[in-house]
Amino acid sequence: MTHADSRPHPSMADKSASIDAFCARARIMPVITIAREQDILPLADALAAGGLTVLEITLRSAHGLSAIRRLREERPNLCVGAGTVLDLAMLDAVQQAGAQFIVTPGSTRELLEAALASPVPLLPGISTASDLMLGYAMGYRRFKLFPAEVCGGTAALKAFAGPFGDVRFCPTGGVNPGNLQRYMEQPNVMCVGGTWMLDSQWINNGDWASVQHSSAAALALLD
Ligand SMILES: O=C(O)C(=O)C[C@H](O)[C@H](O)COP(=O)(O)O
Repeated sequence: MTHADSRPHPSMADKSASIDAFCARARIMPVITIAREQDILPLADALAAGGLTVLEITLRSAHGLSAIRRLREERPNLCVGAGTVLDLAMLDAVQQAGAQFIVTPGSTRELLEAALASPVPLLPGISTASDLMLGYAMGYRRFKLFPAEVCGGTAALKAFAGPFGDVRFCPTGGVNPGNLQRYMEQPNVMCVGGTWMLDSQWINNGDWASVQHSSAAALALLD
């Protein structure tokens, strides 16, 4: 699966619909950086047992690509996306690995254009109206707001709702159980991303029960 893929490419409307579907399923998207290969399956299983079944696996560690590949092969019921995709080589690599969606922390014309020609939906990161307008002009209507708390949080989301009424966001960066509900109450928020359920001590200790509990507790705040 590369951007030279010969299958018909979905339209931007189809890609937005597919992003809407995985965000609605997720509500909370764990942003996962795998430090040890042995953690991949038990960590994904703990998140899933806590109700989080849409995972963003970052390329911040050497295990990112193999984690995407492995989860696609061995956990077909999960929805597995790639994060921290910074350039075209990474975009290509995560598609080859089977990523079902792609998230970038920011927006470059090169990445936005390449993803237009790809069957895999891209959720580009933005932090300003100008970033957003770069993608908007190419047809993008779904964005990651990053780093959400730093670039204005819910006040920024309310402000963006005026000029960009048809845009929806996945705020990520500084989201936690204390502000989660406030974010999810915004009409232009589809889901949030975060790392608070991935405490490194729990993971290093193999304390999967705490990962599961933290995931389930966060989802319970939204019911
Ligand atoms: O590396 C990327 O591409 C990212 O997406 C960064 C993550 O979104 C943040 O690291 C989430 O950060 P916190 O939830 O504040 O811990």
